[in-house]
Amino acid sequence: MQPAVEFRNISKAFGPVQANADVSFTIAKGSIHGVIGENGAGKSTLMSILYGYYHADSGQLLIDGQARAIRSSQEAIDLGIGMVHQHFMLVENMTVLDNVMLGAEGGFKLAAKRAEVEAKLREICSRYRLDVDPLATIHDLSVGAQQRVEILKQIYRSANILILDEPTAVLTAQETASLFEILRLFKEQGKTIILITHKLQEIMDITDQVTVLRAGRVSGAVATRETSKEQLANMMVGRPIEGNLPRKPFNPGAPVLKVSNLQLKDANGVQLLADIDLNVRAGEIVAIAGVSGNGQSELMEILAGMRLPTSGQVELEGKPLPFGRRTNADGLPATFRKLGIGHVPEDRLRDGVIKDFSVMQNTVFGYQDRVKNRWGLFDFDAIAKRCAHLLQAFDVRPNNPDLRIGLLSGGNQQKVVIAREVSAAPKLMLVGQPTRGVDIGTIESIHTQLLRLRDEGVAILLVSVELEEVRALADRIVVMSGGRVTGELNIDEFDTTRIGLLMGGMHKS
Ligand SMILES: Nc1ncnc2c1ncn2[C@@H]1O[C@H](COP(=O)(O)OP(=O)(O)OP(=O)(O)O)[C@@H](O)[C@H]1O
Repeated sequence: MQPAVEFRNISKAFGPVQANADVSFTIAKGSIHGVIGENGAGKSTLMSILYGYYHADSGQLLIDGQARAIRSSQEAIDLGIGMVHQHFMLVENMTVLDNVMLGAEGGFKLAAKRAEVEAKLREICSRYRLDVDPLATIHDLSVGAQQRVEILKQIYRSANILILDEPTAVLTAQETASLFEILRLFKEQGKTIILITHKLQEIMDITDQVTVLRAGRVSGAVATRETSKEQLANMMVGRPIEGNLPRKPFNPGAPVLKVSNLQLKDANGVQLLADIDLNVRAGEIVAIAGVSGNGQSELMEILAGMRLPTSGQVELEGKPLPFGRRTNADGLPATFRKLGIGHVPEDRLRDGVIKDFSVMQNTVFGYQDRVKNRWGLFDFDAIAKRCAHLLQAFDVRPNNPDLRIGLLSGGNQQKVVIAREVSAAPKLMLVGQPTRGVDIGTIESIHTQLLRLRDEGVAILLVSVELEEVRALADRIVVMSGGRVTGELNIDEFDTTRIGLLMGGMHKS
């Protein structure tokens, strides 16, 4: 085996947190190597060391057999290392071509040079079957296409080692399949891929070798063909993961949410939501299934008070929601929370947390009024006590209330958001993609929390693009396509083919 990357005894600490501890493993040239581990296990830190963002405190890094000190991303790029981040690094109002040139050339060049780069991009696109138009503007592209632009950028810069950090978290099933096609072609050309993912099926489908990290250390290394999802899960969390969670019989109560004839148009008059009718009863989980971008996000934003509908009625326990009436200085999201609507937003970084605030402050965000004493001042003792309880109960790691939340790993930020919203005892809980970027052990605990809420009589509206998640949680499934409800079925009628057809826009008969 010819090694592309060797980590030798790499350690890295952030204050008291040992993010990587004595990590040693080798990645073979021309292979697809999976790196898995729980949230906070140290995957991103290790990749950031490889990509020159962070320096290891100790240990050695070898690229193509040679010891290298990678001091910056530029040095990593010069060594042929490319990285596709979870959050794309693209300038939205520029074209694909300009984005590629901006990064690679340090500025724009003459028209002749542009034509040359464009031709080269077209050549790369056809070689790797990347469906991208170099002259398209980034903000007109789907998420999947934007990711292909990131990959194109890396290939253009002659990356031989490509790091992908949870690339499929934002992709549809079809987009994932086409990404994997590209990665296989990449491998066939002798290039090396490092894939970080929480989806064990993907590891089984596409990798050759897997390294498991646990609490910063290597806890397992196996050839993919010699392992199973169950064994990998066990290596990750140190215990077997149950397949199906137990659920109590379905016993719905009174209607809590009633949406009638809801319409939403954007500033240009484009219809984003049309004729939405929807009910959720107490003690019921209604899941909205659909390919992302079919109106689910807009619907949740309206129900959470973050966006005004164009027309239609929404009632909470028989009373119309006060759209457009700001009743206090907190703005609508806090107002709606006061009415008993909990919200776990789809994009936790944008809408769920304030990155520069502490973990403790973030456990209060949206519920400020509940933590004031009788003189109207913040009761800091109560806040600290409540936060300590939540971090413990939801297993947030590290358990440090004073840390800026932006420094927690993605999955641990999500646990804080869920802890805050679940503990607020809502009547209606809106949950968008609750387990995106979350490890399997944590998925199990988030699902358990949501089922417990349901059993306590909370009405839950879930949006998820993961059909497995829908199947695990829903009592009733509503399918959306093109801003409309295309069908509805009870969980005992669950049928992947039928849901797939409805997701593709086949209307109910
Ligand atoms: N800049 C930083 N300052 C302080 N702590 C950090 C910093 N970056 C990471 N950490 C901590 O280091 C640990 C490892 O984090 P890392 O992001 O590498 O985990 P991960 O395995 O990628 O997790 P996830 O799957 O949730 O993305 C975590 O406890 C995290 O909070």
